Amino acid sequence: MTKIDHIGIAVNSIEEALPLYKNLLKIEPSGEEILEDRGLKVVFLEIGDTRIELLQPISDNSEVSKFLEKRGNGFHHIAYKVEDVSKAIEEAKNMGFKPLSDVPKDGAHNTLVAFLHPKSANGILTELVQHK
Ligand SMILES: CC[C@H](C(=O)O)C(=O)SCCNC(=O)CCNC(=O)[C@H](O)C(C)(C)COP(=O)(O)OP(=O)(O)OC[C@H]1O[C@@H](n2cnc3c(N)ncnc32)[C@H](O)[C@@H]1OP(=O)(O)O
Ligand SMILES: [Co+2]
Repeated sequence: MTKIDHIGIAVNSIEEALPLYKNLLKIEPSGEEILEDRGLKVVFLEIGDTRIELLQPISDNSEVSKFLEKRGNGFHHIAYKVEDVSKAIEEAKNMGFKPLSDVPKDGAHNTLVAFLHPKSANGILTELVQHK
């Protein structure tokens, strides 16, 4: 792991969430992307050498819908940058973490990603990100 790539925050509405970041942190959103297969719209906010990722459902069975129903808007996951995500999955498995899949999948902005179950990572959903 080389750095914190981004921090994921689940929100019911990106439009309603954005003023906080624009007004308080004075950061502008960049790179809106629709991830159809995950049922999500994502927007990134660059801060220093890392990013905040806002995640909004665009379908009822999106990857963050259950989370939002249970907990409402809030911190969703931390993402670490890795050089080789397939290797990182194997290493994480050997260390006792529980990857949600043995195979990386496409993430936002030309990345390959994998997730470690929060129950195996101190209650934090953990994403491993390789930039292609
Ligand atoms: C990849 C695109 C983009 C990018 O960066 O490029 C993204 O980041 S997309 C981000 C959204 N995608 C995902 O989160 C995919 C991986 N997540 C999952 O597969 C599920 O959400 C999973 C397995 C983490 C949770 O399973 P499920 O949805 O079925 O939820 P449960 O309510 O049954 O949860 C079981 C248990 O885990 C706790 N939980 C769930 N989500 C989180 C979370 N984000 N952080 C911490 N803990 C979480 C939940 O409360 C349950 O605990 P319990 O004690 O039993 O109540
Ligand atoms: Co993410």
